[in-house]
Amino acid sequence: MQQLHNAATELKSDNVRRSLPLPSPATLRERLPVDHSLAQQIAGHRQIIRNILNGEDPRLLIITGPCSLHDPKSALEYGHKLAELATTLADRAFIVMRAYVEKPRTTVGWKGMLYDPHLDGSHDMATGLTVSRHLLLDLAKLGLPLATELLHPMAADYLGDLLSWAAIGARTTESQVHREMVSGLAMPVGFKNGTDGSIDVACDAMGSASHPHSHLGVDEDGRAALLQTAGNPDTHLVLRGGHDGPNYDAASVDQAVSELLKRGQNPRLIVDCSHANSGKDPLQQPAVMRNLLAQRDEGQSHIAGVMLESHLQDGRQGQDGELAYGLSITDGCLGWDKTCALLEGLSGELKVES
Ligand SMILES: O=C[C@H](O)[C@H](O)COP(=O)(O)O
Ligand SMILES: C=C(OP(=O)(O)O)C(=O)O
Repeated sequence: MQQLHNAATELKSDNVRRSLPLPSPATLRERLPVDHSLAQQIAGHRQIIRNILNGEDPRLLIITGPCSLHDPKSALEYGHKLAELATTLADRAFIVMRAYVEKPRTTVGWKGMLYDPHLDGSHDMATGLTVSRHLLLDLAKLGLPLATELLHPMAADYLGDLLSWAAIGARTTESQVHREMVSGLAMPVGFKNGTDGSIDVACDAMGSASHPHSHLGVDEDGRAALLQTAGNPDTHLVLRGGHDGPNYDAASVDQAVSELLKRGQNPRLIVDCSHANSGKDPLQQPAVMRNLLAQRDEGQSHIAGVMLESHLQDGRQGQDGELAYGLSITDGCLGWDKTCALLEGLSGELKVES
């Protein structure tokens, strides 16, 4: 018996060096609650996004904001500006703020505010969870609908009630675990095409996530649980380009729409103006967005929304160690002045028939 116990202990001492307790999702939600009126606001925003994606609301969905949030002060400054712009454009566009606190990495790198809020590799996730939820709550209280990439399935347990839209990123769209998670989420979710540019994995993901699943997970109190989901009826495709180049052009959009129709899936999609669609040059995003609006103008009614990576300043942090205010720490962004000029400048093209 003792021998068996020793063997089990030896096997258990794998590569995990340390295990630290974290607050449960229920504890964090109780500490930083969504009150009734905010919950109603978020439910209303989710419904507007659904209506846009179903073609019942003709406005363009615009998801814009920093590649990643790393500093609550600059994120809130951006949020205040965006909330004002959103009101000005409300009759022609529905603006959602990118509020990304988790970052998928191609190999390794900073994984976002939730994982490493002090930006020093200390990975103080208890603080990361609190700071992230606090910031999302403050942004939502500005009246903004919020969007994020849900990278770790448990992040949805801590933050999901604050979100009006979520993405599954190019690196995780093929993952069964993410498809299962989406099938249990109550907000519209976009699956990005794979990093290789293939849309098949995203279409498969939409099909999978629309079905009920039974899977391993944790409950509100953080206990291991068998979760049974209902299936998410509000999934859609997000085109973000791939290794071979962009896929926002008219031919690629037509091809994606045909594939979705062939599969009997929602043909209305979102196009990311950044990532491989901008060749990772943030200043190319306005040209991509203009091209998409021209396609809409020429009758391509399936482009329901666009995504922009935008922060207070153009570009991204340099390597000298000094953090500049309002500048992205991950991918380069379009600065606020250019973002505002772009969206205000396009307001004519955004006009919807009443
Ligand atoms: O959106 C951000 C990045 O494109 C994504 O997190 C991958 O980043 P990396 O290739 O620098 O790791
Ligand atoms: C990582 C992102 O996108 P993608 O999954 O398209 O690379 C992102 O939008 O931050």
